[in-house]
Amino acid sequence: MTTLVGLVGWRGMVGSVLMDRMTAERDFDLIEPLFFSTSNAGGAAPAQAKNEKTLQNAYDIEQLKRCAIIITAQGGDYTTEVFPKLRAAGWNGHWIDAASTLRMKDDAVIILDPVNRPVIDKALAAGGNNWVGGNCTVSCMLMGVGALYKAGLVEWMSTQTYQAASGGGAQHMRELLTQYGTLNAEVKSLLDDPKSAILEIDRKVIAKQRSLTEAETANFGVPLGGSLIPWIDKDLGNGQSREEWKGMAETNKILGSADIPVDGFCVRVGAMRCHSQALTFKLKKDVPVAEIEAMIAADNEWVKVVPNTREATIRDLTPVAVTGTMTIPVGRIRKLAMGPEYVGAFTIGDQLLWGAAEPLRRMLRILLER
Ligand SMILES: NC(=O)C1=CN([C@@H]2O[C@H](COP(=O)(O)OP(=O)(O)OC[C@H]3O[C@@H](n4cnc5c(N)ncnc54)[C@H](OP(=O)(O)O)[C@@H]3O)[C@@H](O)[C@H]2O)C=CC1
Ligand SMILES: N[C@@H](CC(=O)OP(=O)(O)O)C(=O)O
Repeated sequence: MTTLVGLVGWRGMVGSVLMDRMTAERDFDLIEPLFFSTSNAGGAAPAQAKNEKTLQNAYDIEQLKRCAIIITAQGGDYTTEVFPKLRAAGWNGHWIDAASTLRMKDDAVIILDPVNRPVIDKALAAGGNNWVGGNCTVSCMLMGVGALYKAGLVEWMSTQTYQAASGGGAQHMRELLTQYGTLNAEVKSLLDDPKSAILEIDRKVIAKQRSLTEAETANFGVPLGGSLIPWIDKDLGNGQSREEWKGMAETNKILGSADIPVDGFCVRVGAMRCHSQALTFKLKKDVPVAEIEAMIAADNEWVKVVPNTREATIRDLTPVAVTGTMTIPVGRIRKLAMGPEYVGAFTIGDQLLWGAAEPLRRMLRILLER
C-alpha cells in the first residue's frame, strides 16, 4: 500500500518551493498525499492530489493521525499548537518540520543528510520520528564547508552573514522591492538627466529613506532598501541575536559534535532569497589551500569551488548567480594574514532550497526508501 503522507503549509512560500521540488523529483509517484489547510478545509487540493482531492482541516487530529508521515512548512505557531496534541493522541508517525520550534529538543534530529546522514541513521535505528530542517544560514554553510568539519579540522569558525529578505517571509520580500521602487521614483527625473548632481540624488534618497512611513517599513521595522540591518531574530539579552546563537547550537547538533565555537554577526541585506556568508576558520593545523579546495569540492554533488579570482567570483559567487539553483558555491578561499591556520571563505545558498525545502523532501525519501 502507498504511504499516506500529510502535507501542511504546502501553499506558503517554503511550501511552494517544496511542492516544486517534490514534483520535479517525482516524489509524488511514491506516496499518497493528503493535503491540509488551516484556512480552507473542504476546498480543492492541488493538482498533485491523487485519491484524496479535498483539503483536510490542519487542526483535525483524527485526520492527521491517518498519516504515516506528516511534512509541515506551516510555521512555528502551528507546530506548537498541533504537534503535542498529535503525539498525546498516540500518533507515532514521522513528523518532518521546517519550523524551528522542535529543533533543539533531545528527541528531534536536525536533518541535512548530505552532511549528517550518520546522525539521521542512528536516530532512525533508535526509533526516532521527529525530523526538523535546520536554520537556513547554518544549513547552507554546512552544505558548502561541511567537509572541513567532517575532517575534524575546525578549531573555531566566525561567520558574517548577508541574509536575504526571504528569510523573513513573503511580505518582507514585497516590502524590500516596494522600497526600492519608492526610492527610484523619488529621484527618477534626476537619474534620467545625465547632468544632474549625484549628491543631490543622494540627499533626496536618504531623506526619503528616513521619512518612509510605518506602513512602508511594517515588516522590517526600518528601511532595508539601500540599507542593511545588523540584527536578525530575537534579542537574547546577552548582546547576541537568536540568529547568531543558532550558528553554534545548530552546527554542533547537526554534526553530533561537541561544542565547536561558531560565532559572528548576522546581517539582513537587500538580496531576495540567497543567504551569503563570509567565513573565517581557525583550523587545527596548517592545511594547504589546494587541499582545502579539494576536500570541499569532493564533499557532495552540489558544492562548487569557485576559483579565487575576480572574474570567477563576480560571475559565480553572487545571489543573482545562485538563486533558484541547488548549487552551493564556495569561493574566496585563501589563507588570512593572522597565520597559516587561518582560512577565509565565502559561500552562498538559496535559503528556500537547501535552507528550507530540500532537506525535508530528502528526509521523506530516506523514510520511504528504508
Ligand atoms: N521563510 C523562510 O525563509 C523560512 C521559513 N521556515 C519555516 O517555514 C514556515 C513557513 O514560512 P513561509 O513559507 O515563509 O510562510 P508563508 O506565510 O508563506 O506561508 C505559511 C502559511 O500561510 C497561509 N497563507 C495565508 N495567506 C497566504 C497566501 N496568500 N499565500 C500563501 N499562503 C498563505 C498558508 O496556510 P493555509 O494554506 O493553511 O492557509 C501557508 O501555508 C515559517 O514559519 C518557518 O517556520 C523555515 C525556513 C526558512
Ligand atoms: N531566521 C531566518 C529564516 C528562518 O526561518 O530561520 P529559522 O528556520 O531558524 O527560524 C532568516 O530570517 O533569514
